Amino acid sequence: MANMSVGIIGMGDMGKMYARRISEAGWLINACDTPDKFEELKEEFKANENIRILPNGHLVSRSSDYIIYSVEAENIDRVVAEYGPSTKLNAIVGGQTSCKAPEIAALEKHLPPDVHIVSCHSLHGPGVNPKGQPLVLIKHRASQESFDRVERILSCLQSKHVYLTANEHDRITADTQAVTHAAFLSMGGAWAANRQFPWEIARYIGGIENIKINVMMRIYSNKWHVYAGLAIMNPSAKEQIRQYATSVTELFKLMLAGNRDEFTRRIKYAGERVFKGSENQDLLLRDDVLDRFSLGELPPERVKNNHLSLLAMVDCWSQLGIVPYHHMICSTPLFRLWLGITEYLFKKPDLLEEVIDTAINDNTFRSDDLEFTFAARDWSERVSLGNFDGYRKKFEEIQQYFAPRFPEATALGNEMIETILEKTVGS
Ligand SMILES: NC(=O)C1=CN([C@@H]2O[C@H](COP(=O)(O)OP(=O)(O)OC[C@H]3O[C@@H](n4cnc5c(N)ncnc54)[C@H](OP(=O)(O)O)[C@@H]3O)[C@@H](O)[C@H]2O)C=CC1
Ligand SMILES: O=C(O)C(=O)Cc1ccc(O)cc1
Repeated sequence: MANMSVGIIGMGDMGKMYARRISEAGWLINACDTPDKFEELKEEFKANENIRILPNGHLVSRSSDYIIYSVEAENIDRVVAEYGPSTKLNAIVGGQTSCKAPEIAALEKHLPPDVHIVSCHSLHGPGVNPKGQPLVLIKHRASQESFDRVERILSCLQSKHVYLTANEHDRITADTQAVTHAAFLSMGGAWAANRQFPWEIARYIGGIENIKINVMMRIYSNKWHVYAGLAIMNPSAKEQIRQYATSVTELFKLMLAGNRDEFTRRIKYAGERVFKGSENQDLLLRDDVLDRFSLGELPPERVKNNHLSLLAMVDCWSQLGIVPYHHMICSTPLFRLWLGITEYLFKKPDLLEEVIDTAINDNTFRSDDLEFTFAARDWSERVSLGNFDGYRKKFEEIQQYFAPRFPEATALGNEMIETILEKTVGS
C-alpha cells in the first residue's frame, strides 16, 4: 500500500488539482494529457519530484496501481478504449467525470476483467478548497480492500465521503448540477438576448440578485464541456431539465393571463411540498451576506422582481417529487447558493406575497420573462437532442458577451462563495 502509485490520465484543471494534492500527501503520481502537451506539462511539474509526467495513457496505465481518468465526459469511451487494455494487472481504475452512466459503461466495456473499478466525483470546481466538500465514491466492481485503498489515497483531500451507486449519483446530480446550471444558463441567455448587463439595472442589484448574477458569471466563465457533458450524458438530466422549462413556461402563461388565484395556488402548493419539514431550520443564507457581493451600485431602495426563475425551480421540484434537502449529500457550492435563495424567498411570507403581486401586476418584467422562458426551453431542447455542437455554440456566444467583466466577477464570486460557504459547508 505504501508504495502504491497513482495514475492520472487528463491533466486539465481537475487532473492537476488531484495531482498536486495527492502528491503532497506523499503518493507517487504518473500523469499524462494528450501527447502534444507532454513537454509543456514536464516543464510545469519539473520541481515536483512526486509527479512523473509521461507521454501518453498507455505508459500511465502500465505503471500505476490506481488510475483516474480525468477527461471530458464526451471523450470517456474513446479514451478508455485506447488506454484501458494497457492497465496493469489487478490495478484499480476509476473516473472523475461528472456523470457516471457513460463512464461506468466505458470502464466495464474496455478494462480487462482482473481490474477493479472504483469511481469518484469531487462536487466542486478546481479552485474550491476540497476540505469538507462532498466526494462521491462508487464501489462498482471491487474488493473491499481495493475500495479501502482508494479511500485512503483520496482522504488527503479532506472531503466528506459519500457512498453511492452510479445510478444514485446520476439521479441526484441531475438535480444538484444539471438543472441548477440550466437555470443560471437561462438567466445569462435572457440578459444577453435583451442586450442587458444586469449589474447596470437597479432591479438586478442587491440581495438575491447578487447571487443570480455572480453564479451566472461563474458558470459562463468556465468550460462549456463540463456543463454540456453532465447534462447531455446524464440519463436523468433531460427529464429534470425539461420539467424546469415546463414549469417556467406554465407559470409565465399564468402571469400573462393575470390568473392570480391559480398562480398563487400553484406556488403555495409547491412551496409546501418542497419546504415542509424544514420550517424550523435556520436559513442557509442571511441578508447581510446577500447584499455584500454586488457588481453594481446598490440602489437607495430595493426594486421588486417576480423571481420567475426561483418560483419555477420550486414548482419543478414539486412536480418531480424532489425534496432538495435530501440532495445535500451531492451538493455543489452553486447548488447550496441556489437552494439558499429559493428558501430565502419561500420562507419569508411577505416577500413571497410581494413576488406574487409583482408577477401578476407589474408589466415591466414581461420582456425579461419572455426571453427567460425562451432560453429555458432552448437549453432544454439542446440537451434533449444531445446536441453538443449546438450547446457549445450557444454557450460560447453568451460567454463572449459577458467576457469583459469575468475577471472582476470571478474575484467577487470567489469571495462570495468563500464567505457564504463558511456557513453552509457540511449542512
Ligand atoms: N471543472 C470542474 O469544475 C469539474 C470537472 N469535473 C469533471 O472532471 C473531468 C475533467 O474536467 P476538467 O479538468 O475541468 O476539464 P479539462 O478540459 O480542463 O481537462 C480534461 C483534460 O483531458 C485531456 N484529454 C482528452 N483526451 C485525452 C487523452 N486521450 N489522453 C490524455 N488526456 C486527454 C484534455 O485535453 P484536450 O483539452 O486537448 O481535449 C484536457 O486537458 C470532466 O469529466 C468533468 O466533468 C468534475 C468535477 C469538477
Ligand atoms: O458547482 C458547480 O456546479 C460547478 O459549476 C462546478 C462543478 C462542475 C462540475 C462538477 O462535476 C462539479 C462541480
